[in-house]
Amino acid sequence: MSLLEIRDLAVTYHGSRGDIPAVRGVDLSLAPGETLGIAGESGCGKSTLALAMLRLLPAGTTVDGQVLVDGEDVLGMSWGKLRAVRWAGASIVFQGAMHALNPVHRIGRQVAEPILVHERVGEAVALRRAEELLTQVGLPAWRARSYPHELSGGQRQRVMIAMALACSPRLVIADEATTALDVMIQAQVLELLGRLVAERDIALLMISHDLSVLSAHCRRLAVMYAGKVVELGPAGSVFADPRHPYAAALSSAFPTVGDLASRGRPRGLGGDPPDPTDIPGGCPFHPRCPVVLPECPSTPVDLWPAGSERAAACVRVEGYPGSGAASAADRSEQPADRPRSTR
Ligand SMILES: Nc1ncnc2c1ncn2[C@@H]1O[C@H](COP(=O)(O)OP(=O)(O)OP(=O)(O)O)[C@@H](O)[C@H]1O
Repeated sequence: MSLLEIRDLAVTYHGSRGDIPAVRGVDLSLAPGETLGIAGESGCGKSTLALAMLRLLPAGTTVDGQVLVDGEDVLGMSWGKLRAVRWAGASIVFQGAMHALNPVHRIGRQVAEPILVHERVGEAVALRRAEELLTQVGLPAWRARSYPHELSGGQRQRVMIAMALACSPRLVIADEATTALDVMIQAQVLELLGRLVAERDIALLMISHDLSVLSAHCRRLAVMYAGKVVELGPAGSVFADPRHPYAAALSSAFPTVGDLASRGRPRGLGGDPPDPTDIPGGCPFHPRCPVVLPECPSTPVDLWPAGSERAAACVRVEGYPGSGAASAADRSEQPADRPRSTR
């Protein structure tokens, strides 16, 4: 059985601009110990998806679908049960640890807090466990007596990871967990997170706008656009040989050193993601798509099998239903500046 099963999840905020459909029917699953990356530009719904999974969205937000953790629907469960799931089942690491940590409490107490709340142990035991966790994330045990302002950004993010692991969850959600850190520290913290989840057989759902970071740390990748998953597959294949033109654009925006040597500077993607209150019909990516076909504005797109363990929501995927208007020649045509296949 999957550890996490998201079925047809849809989230609509109700703001001053009207209804904002931030997530529009997402299906994803994660096996125990598996790593899945979620990529996409700012505003495509990644954080909303993460918040919905643990019911952390603002009151009044409409959420439809199911989020099954170990077969139980988080969206329908009692608050008591939800509290247990939030730390022991699945925990979340956000970016911006300075704001998440309480400035007036010592680090040790904050890491011990979820242990005290969720497990029947005394304060001394919880504090000892907190010190152990700090050493596991590469901080000396004496840091338990420090306050958040005495730590660097990278150290604080390590504390957040220690907190997320405190109650031995089976799933960790890392939402842009290292984006605010400089590149060297980011690499260290990501490596640490990857090692800890692998050692403990924890499933990891990592959210980032950076496809190259995700492909280095995750086995599978989901690329989101305008509230939907538009490509899903093994990370290496999605990064190196994307099937959806949007995934291809993201991939070329985050080249590897080898890519730079062979292809020169990365090319950006023109235009902006659509306003969620006014999402284009057919494929929502069509106004920005470099390989758009005449049928794209009118053909609804959903994920369609696109190779081993792969799926993409594009009419160019072989056998895509309702895409008969495109000739075989159209389909094989690639723009000169796009080196990667979007078949
Ligand atoms: N509390 C909220 N109320 C109204 N609209 C919101 C709220 N939170 C997010 N949105 C809108 O929902 C859409 C998706 O936002 P979300 O933060 O999930 O995207 P994201 O991909 O995580 O982007 P980022 O990386 O910038 O956080 C955006 O259009 C955003 O403006």
